[in-house]
Amino acid sequence: MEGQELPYVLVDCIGERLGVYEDHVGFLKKRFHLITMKEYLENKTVLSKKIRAIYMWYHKPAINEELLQSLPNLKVVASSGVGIDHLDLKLLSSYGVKVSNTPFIVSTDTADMGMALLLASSRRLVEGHEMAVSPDTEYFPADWLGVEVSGATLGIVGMGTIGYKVAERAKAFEMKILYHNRNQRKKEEESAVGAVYCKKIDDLLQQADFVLLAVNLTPQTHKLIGKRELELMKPTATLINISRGLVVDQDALVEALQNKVIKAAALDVTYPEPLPRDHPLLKLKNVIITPHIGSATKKTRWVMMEEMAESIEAGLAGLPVPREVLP
Ligand SMILES: O=C(O)[C@H](O)CO
Repeated sequence: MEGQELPYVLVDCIGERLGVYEDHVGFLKKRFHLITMKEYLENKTVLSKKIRAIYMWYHKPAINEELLQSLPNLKVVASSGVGIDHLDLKLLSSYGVKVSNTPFIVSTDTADMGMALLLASSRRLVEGHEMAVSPDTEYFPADWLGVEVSGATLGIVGMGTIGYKVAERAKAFEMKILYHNRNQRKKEEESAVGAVYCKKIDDLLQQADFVLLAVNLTPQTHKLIGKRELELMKPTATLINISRGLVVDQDALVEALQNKVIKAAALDVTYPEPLPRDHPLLKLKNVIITPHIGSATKKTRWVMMEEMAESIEAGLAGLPVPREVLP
């Protein structure tokens, strides 16, 4: 690369800062000439022809047709994470742009997050912490009953890589496992975690003490869990979402939680993200919300960054793009 100009890559910015982690910047700058969205907009005439890739960290910068039209030499979009619901793959392909993601590395951490939310909700971790640090609450042990995890039934909706990893973890917690998926898993995979297939989602919803969503967001899963589905759940059940906010009809969820149709919800994803400060979900005691941090550990995020850089370099060199997502 000595003496050669580094490829121009567009990244998002937050104010004057690059929209990526500080400790990723050095690695990326050795390989790419990073152009922030702000710099690009200020100097479009010169930069539009130079930019050859977009480093899309957590869905940003957003890509629309106007942006694609303005970047005639764009060849690759490297998107972080597994979900690609924020990308129009057909549109990108019609502009000759290849897309990659980082699906494998995020699954373990995201499954851990699912279990973390399940445990936090069932054992009232957030409420307990608030009480413990509050100077003027009196402690009555009898107030702090939670829901037992061991022996409870977990219903996993979406038994892909992440869903299956949740099942492996839940098995260690001695949970009974039901799952609903487009396709039934192989018998040996089912028996390894003791999971029972529910062809109909309704059967799972009616039996589970914890319903955990791990599906991709697609037109088929958009608002998959609405008023009807929430009403099928047990009044003692908890909904856990580690997939996408839009898999749940959020207004119906608010109503169900307010009216105790279900017991609680623990959500790593909402729509929008973050929720407006006056959103009714933020006022409910029986809800835990985290800011879409399923894969947010230092090691995983570093590997995601390396994989994205690798995909950009391969795509720009005309080589097969690792982890390419086809339209
Ligand atoms: O899909 C993922 O990996 C994360 O949820 C972020 O997009």
